[in-house]
Amino acid sequence: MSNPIFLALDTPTIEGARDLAAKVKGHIGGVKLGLEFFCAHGHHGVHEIAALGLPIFLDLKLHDIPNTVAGAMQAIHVLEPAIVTIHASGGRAMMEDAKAAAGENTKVVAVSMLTSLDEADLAATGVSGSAHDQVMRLADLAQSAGLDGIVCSGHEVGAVHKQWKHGTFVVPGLRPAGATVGDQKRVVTPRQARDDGASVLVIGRPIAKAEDPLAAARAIEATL
Ligand SMILES: O=C(O)c1cc(=O)[nH]c(=O)n1[C@@H]1O[C@H](COP(=O)(O)O)[C@@H](O)[C@H]1O
Repeated sequence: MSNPIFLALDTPTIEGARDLAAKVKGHIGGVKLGLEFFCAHGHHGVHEIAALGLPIFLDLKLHDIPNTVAGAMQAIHVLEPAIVTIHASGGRAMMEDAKAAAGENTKVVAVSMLTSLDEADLAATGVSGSAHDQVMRLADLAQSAGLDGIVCSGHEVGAVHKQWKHGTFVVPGLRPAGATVGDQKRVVTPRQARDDGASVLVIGRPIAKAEDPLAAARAIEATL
């Protein structure tokens, strides 16, 4: 089985991203480049990191009108990322058009409810009900729009997996037991997420900010 860990390279420098990825390369299955890195370095930065030979997850969390999102997908087509994120709350038409514009080998996955939010945050945005119901509703919409999978927390992945058998289930908000939680609110351990059906484990600070990132990556891998 391939390694499900995608290391989040949340840094504004190419050197920082490359050094970290190179250090832990043998213990991860891919790297995730997000808004911080992409806003700083764009296509050039992606090419630099892709040279390490690891699959690239381009986490752009696109959310706009369908025409604009489809145009953005076309603009990143040439980078051939393994995975790209869009927001499920952008609606069905946006997701359909994003998927149609994506490359054949790119999985388009929908972010449901960010792992940094809890139910009080959800209520503050005008959405009543539980995190579970909100994730299930958006997973249903993403699946019917023809997407490849969904991003959700480890609290919901088991239920989503039951409803959507062959999707790609991306789970961030992961913390090894006892690790600093920071801004995340819906958190589980990497092992728990894996046991509940996650196919991609997104891990950033527990490796990147560890005193010894290589030892941290090894230790997390050993729990899976
Ligand atoms: O799409 C994501 O990857 C994502 C979705 C989500 O709901 N929560 C979330 O934390 N993420 C990303 O996952 C990573 C988590 O980083 P750490 O909390 O440092 O492990 C960050 O790069 C976030 O941008």
